[in-house]
Amino acid sequence: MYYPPKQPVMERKRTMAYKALILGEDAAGLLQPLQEAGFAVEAIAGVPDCTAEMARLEKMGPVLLCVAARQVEPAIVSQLHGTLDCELILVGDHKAQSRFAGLVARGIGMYLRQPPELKYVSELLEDIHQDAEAASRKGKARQQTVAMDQFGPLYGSSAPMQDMYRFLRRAASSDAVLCIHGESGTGKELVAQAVHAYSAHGAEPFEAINCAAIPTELVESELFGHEKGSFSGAVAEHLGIFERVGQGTLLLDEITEMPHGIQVKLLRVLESGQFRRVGGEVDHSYQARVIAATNRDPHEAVRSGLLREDLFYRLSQLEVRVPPLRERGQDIVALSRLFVARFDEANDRRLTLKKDAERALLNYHWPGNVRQLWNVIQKACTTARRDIGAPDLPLEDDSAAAGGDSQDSVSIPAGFTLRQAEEVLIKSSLARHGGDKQRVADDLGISLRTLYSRLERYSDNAAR
Ligand SMILES: Nc1ncnc2c1ncn2[C@@H]1O[C@H](COP(=O)(O)OP(=O)(O)OP(=O)(O)O)[C@@H](O)[C@H]1O
Repeated sequence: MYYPPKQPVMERKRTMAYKALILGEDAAGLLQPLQEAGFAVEAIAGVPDCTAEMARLEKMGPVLLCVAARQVEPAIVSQLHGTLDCELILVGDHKAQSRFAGLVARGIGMYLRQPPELKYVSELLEDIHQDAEAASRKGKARQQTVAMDQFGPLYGSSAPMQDMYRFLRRAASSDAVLCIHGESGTGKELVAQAVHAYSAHGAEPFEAINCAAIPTELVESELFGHEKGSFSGAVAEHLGIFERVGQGTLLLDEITEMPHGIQVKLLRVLESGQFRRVGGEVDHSYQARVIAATNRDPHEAVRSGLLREDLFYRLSQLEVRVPPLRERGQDIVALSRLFVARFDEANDRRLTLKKDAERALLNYHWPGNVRQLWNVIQKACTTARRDIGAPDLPLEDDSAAAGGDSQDSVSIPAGFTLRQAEEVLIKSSLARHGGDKQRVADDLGISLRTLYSRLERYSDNAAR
């Protein structure tokens, strides 16, 4: 008996129906959930004569096989499973279960006790349906569905982003030193990459150095290199980033965290166009374009004595503030869709954001900016089974990040791994301290270096 699929109850639109085969009366209870999940169902009441039916069944192509365990022999199920391209669900009581326990223990099919819990069955069928759709799409390229302005690696169409693109285009054509500032995770490194890409240095290397992540005693050598034997541990000659990058672009990230002694040396290098390796006696000219970045307000950093005023003036011949995500309006939604599309492409899924999710994303204040948005979307994509709704989004309580009473508490959802919990902890601490990494490191009892290596891992994951 053939039953066409009923109108699916899910919001997801079906483009084609997948087939399901019910064998035996005890499994007839699955008919309705199967139809509602979009399967075209064929039900065979009696035990099929496999040898006679097999050729026809094989022609059905991929099929979900639902078997009444009490009415069908394990040998027949085994033969059907071995021959058909199928997913297997067995339904029955505990007596029948013992006959199939060995088969199921080997990972063949799934056993649902009778009567199966319909809510669970519907969800399971939906998952199976989605997997089948994904399998049928395999190899077909996912359409890029996100329409957004793009400048180099930067995406966004909001007015503040478009203003920034215009400025960056001009900055790219000049060789003046550019100082980029903005909150953590706003995309400062991408801004530097964009300027590099549009500049005359674009065909040369781009290298970034994080001044806060290098032990003080090594900063100078990392920047300018060292001669063999210039200090204990200098067992070989080492090229610094100024030399390695050649005619490319050099990003000095977290410039305000650079030790003062090195700030003096850097100023001299920028003014003279020449540097000297540690332990060296020869001056080398450099041709790289220099860009500096910080997630502090550089004017404030000068006032508080973190950044030398003379160096700041040299570094900020051009200055750009990267807008925080909360100032970018609809870009939040468009970026979210872009990130969902990237996740889909990497994982061969097809998720969409529901309207309530988009509203929640728009209303959130994004203390961790685009990096946080990526993490939120990535987690939601990983855990959502169908489309992503507001409850799927791991957004921290508004009051927590906005400075309410609950600021001191962080909620870690059940099921999070230790790594994910660590990430939540670090990010909430960053939000609490307005991106001040030293305070975060102090707060969490870890070194700045460890903090940076964690943040780097999160941003690597984001870029993947
Ligand atoms: N406009 C954008 N379009 C697409 N992706 C973006 C955009 N801005 C940032 N990202 C992504 O967000 C993440 C953080 O960006 P990035 O590392 O450039 O931020 P940052 O401001 O330099 O962070 P930090 O202050 O911690 O150094 C990266 O994965 C980056 O690819």
